[in-house]
Amino acid sequence: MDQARSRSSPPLVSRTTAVDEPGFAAAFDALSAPRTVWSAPDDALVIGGGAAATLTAAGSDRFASIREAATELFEAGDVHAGTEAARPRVFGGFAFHEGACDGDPWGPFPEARFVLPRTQLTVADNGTWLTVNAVGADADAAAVEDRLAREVERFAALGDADHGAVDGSAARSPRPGISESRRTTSREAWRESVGAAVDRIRDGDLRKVVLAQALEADLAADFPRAATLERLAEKYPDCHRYWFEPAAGESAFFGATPERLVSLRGRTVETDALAGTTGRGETPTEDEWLARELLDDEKNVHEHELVAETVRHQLEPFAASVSAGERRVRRLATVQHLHTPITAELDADRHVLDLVEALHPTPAVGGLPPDRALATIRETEPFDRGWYAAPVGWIDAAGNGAFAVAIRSAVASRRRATLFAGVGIVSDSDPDREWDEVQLKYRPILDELEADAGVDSAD
Ligand SMILES: C=C(O[C@H]1C=CC=C(C(=O)O)[C@@H]1O)C(=O)O
Repeated sequence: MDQARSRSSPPLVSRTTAVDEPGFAAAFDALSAPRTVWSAPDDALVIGGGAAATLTAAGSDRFASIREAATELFEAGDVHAGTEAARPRVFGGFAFHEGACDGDPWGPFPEARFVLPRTQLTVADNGTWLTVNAVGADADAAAVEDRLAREVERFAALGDADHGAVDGSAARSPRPGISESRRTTSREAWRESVGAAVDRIRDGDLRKVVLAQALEADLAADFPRAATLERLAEKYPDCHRYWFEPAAGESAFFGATPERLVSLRGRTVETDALAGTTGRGETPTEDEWLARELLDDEKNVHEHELVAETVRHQLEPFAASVSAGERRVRRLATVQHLHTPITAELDADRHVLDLVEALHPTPAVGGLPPDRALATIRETEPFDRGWYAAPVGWIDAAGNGAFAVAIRSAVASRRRATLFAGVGIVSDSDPDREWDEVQLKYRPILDELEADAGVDSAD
């Protein structure tokens, strides 16, 4: 088992200053690899470039190892941040399970990897901030301040957001188009796997399992990284959007997920149960009809309640109180989901990774009982999940953080993308309907790859 390690060692120096907001694409392109993008509906947009420190880990203790490495990294900091969101945070993610990164396209991805960006742009409610971080031998306050001054000049030369692409006003790279695509799972194999899972559920051996597929697409043109992220931001403003580049090579893991795993600020925990799916209607009336049908559908409500119940139950050992809101429908651009917001107050100070480890994988992406569901996933799926459906997010010096479940995601390199999508299987799941639901869940990413997905109205 690997131990987490920081490639450089503390102390950490961090300097931040307010800047004008540059266009998203210009800022993204101006930053060097490995790049990080993190954006949550209730949080700042962060675009990071380079790595002042990299924490990696593998194996079953990867959560604890990253927690220790982050604590060590943040132990001694000389930090001047203009705003909370620009304080040093490490951004990254975990593999779904041990060994999940063994095969393609996960080669460059460790089982856990977090980066403290060397240069970071933070677009917060109270302004836009440029931060320069340094750790170890580079961590000299005067040198960091000099570098910040140079970065401020470099970013000022990029132009501001009003003349950039962040508001969709600049010319953008078109969608690349797909020249060829391959499924990991044939319809026949899918029917068999779902049928076998349903049999096991009816026999009482399992209660629920989430089975996924992957779709590999060869791109007809270079993958337009910044333009894809901008379009996802416009179409999925209420989702967590993320982009992680491993240190070497040109691949990135990215997506726009509606599912928060957990956020912790102080002792306040927020999480979501999200499971149970239907499509979007052609008209507002049809949308409403589908939403009502979803709320009343026994199979979907059961699938959802297993998640809500488990999340509440998993939080209880940590919490002084746990409360769940009303079950409702969450409407996204391509699908509608059953959603229950859940909040808790902790009984003691905790690190966000304690909660991440306790909650992952929720039955929205794993199943019940967890061990049997995980074994079924490993035996059934003919591909490696890697970081798909696993926790991605950030951690700060206080042990606060926010993590999302990395669904509606893909790994993309210059000319290839591998997409992932899964569905919850319960006792009355129908393989063909579940197949259709997988195709629907590919849409957020597929729409950005297919050349004929519609004219980019922003151009
Ligand atoms: C596993 C995925 O979705 C989960 C989240 C929301 C709804 C789900 C469902 O209805 O099956 C899944 O549990 C995915 O999008 O790959």
